[in-house]
Amino acid sequence: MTVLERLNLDVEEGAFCTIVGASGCGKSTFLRMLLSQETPSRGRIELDGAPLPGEPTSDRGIVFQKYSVFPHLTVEDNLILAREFERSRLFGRSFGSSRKAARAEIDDTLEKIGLGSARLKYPAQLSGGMQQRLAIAQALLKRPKVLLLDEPFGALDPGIRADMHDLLLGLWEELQMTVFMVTHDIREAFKLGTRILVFDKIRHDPQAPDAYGATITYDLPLTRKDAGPPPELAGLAMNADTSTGASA
Ligand SMILES: Nc1ncnc2c1ncn2[C@@H]1O[C@H](COP(=O)(O)OP(=O)(O)OP(=O)(O)O)[C@@H](O)[C@H]1O
Repeated sequence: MTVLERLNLDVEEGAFCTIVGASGCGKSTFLRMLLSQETPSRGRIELDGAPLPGEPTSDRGIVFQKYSVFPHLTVEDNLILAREFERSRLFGRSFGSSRKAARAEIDDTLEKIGLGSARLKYPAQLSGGMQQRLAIAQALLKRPKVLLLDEPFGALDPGIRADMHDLLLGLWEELQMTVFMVTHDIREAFKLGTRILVFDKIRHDPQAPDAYGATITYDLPLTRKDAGPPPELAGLAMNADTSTGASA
């Protein structure tokens, strides 16, 4: 089965790419390829001019719509564990190596993410927005150059979403990450992105529905923050909204 085909793009460091497209057209697969959880059957992906490592590494962090944190650990302990796990993966054994350094880094991350007052709470005591903050904090502890977000705010109320947008844009500016974010919300895509990638399947063979994959049909720079889609993409906005309904 071909999920994606003929992708050819060059993303500048520090870009905020938003990704939209119909349900099932391969957006999550694209993120998984950027994370090295999936390997393209043809072609190559490079990061800073070198082939992408064959497995997920700390230069890339990911946040999903629903993130499974350890329910029996507090916010703080979830972060300590995530950090220790990351360090031990990178440097071999380092558990307990520098409690002080760990504490300072976690304090800093909790502060950045606005979870300082919830550090001793358990995930079940957190709102959806706070749980996603925790998920983002865990991804940030890797100090990723590339942050991958798969519908991270899809389950949140609109008011909370707006707060999360401010938080994310602040982190993106401060940490100078390159971001790829899948969303079903076209307004969110235009508000947050510096570039929008639209995935669509344009080649169809009725005899062999799986023969062709989706590709990037629009790849547009975005300059007007908070502006809606331009008139030529009004139809696209409708399609994207439709797909939201279909997948809900
Ligand atoms: N592990 C898997 N094994 C087999 N097929 C898969 C697997 N994961 C995804 N697919 C298929 O690959 C295609 C693309 O899936 P993907 O999840 O990337 O789409 P998507 O655009 O992210 O969808 P959505 O917007 O609904 O999340 C789908 O047809 C899906 O059925």
